[in-house]
Amino acid sequence: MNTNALCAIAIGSNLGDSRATVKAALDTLAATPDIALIAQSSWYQTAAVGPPQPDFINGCAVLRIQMSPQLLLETLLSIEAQFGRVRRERWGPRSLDLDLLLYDDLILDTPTLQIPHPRMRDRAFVLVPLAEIASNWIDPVSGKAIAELVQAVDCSGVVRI
Ligand SMILES: Nc1ncnc2c1ncn2[C@@H]1O[C@H](COP(=O)(O)OP(=O)(O)OP(=O)(O)O)[C@@H](O)[C@H]1O
Ligand SMILES: Nc1nc2c(c(=O)[nH]1)N=C(CO)CN2
Repeated sequence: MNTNALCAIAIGSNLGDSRATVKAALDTLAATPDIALIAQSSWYQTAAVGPPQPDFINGCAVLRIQMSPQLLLETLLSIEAQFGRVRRERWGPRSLDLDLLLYDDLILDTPTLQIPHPRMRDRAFVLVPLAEIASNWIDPVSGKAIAELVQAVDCSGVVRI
């Protein structure tokens, strides 16, 4: 197991005080043992993808971590729970969503964890902030850099705040 990995995560919220929540969640992550914050994107207001619901606040971060992908996922889920995440409908509103996007150049496909995140290539709300901080990172599934992937999506609903 690589115990010194670079990973990228996505942060989102559209319930409650979303701006405060995403910032506090990132502070919490950065203060976690075995996690170092390497880069963070700007925050964006983004039109919701999926069922009609309020706009999201989204951003991305690059972390250097000394933990397995599974342990990182557990850490992300526990921070979501800390910030009041209650799982209801799929793709519905949420106080905090933390997704693991990339972990070095690892490809992983298990029932509970898929890396790269399988829907990240379609999501302007992920690719726009990610391109700010990781434009040269190659998605190991498509073989394309984030800078190239972001050019293929409609970014009109993604506004920097
Ligand atoms: N790369 C990943 N990052 C985060 N969760 C993942 C990942 N791959 C698989 N999962 C699984 O997805 C489960 C459900 O995630 P979640 O409820 O956040 O989905 P969602 O946000 O509604 O939809 P989406 O996955 O499209 O963002 C998690 O409990 C986790 O086991
Ligand atoms: N704009 C936007 N839309 C979404 C988001 C999100 O973070 N931002 N997350 C979803 C489920 O993960 C579904 N739809």
